[in-house]
Amino acid sequence: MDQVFINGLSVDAVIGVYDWERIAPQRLIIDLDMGWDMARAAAEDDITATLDYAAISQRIAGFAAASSCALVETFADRLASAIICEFGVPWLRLRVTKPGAVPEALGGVGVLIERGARLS
Ligand SMILES: Nc1nc2c(c(=O)[nH]1)N=C([C@H](O)[C@@H](O)CO)CN2
Repeated sequence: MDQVFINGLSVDAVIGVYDWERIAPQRLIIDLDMGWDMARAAAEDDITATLDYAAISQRIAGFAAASSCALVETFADRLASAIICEFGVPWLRLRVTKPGAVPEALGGVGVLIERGARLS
């Protein structure tokens, strides 16, 4: 299956289970792989026949700015649902990294989810 991806998208969101985390937004890093049959877009050289990674990146930033989840699990699940519904994505893999949460974890901590069905 072809994929359109967004890697290392930095967004800000109010997120966290502790009181001090409810005060100010924190940085999240989004990695997103989206299944898509890009045959028609490639043949017709047509942006409207594919997933516009710029438009989806904007939507993710807007989603983050408006969100206030406690858990990264909740953030990831709701964001995945929004992308699937609004952009018609059949399958996606979404990693949400919270870079500052565990300072000793130099690569960050977070969640990785898959939603939808992979096309063959
Ligand atoms: N599986 C999770 N574990 C933790 C989360 C989370 O969202 N999912 N959140 C926290 C705190 O908010 C943490 O990020 C503060 O440093 C702890 N564990």
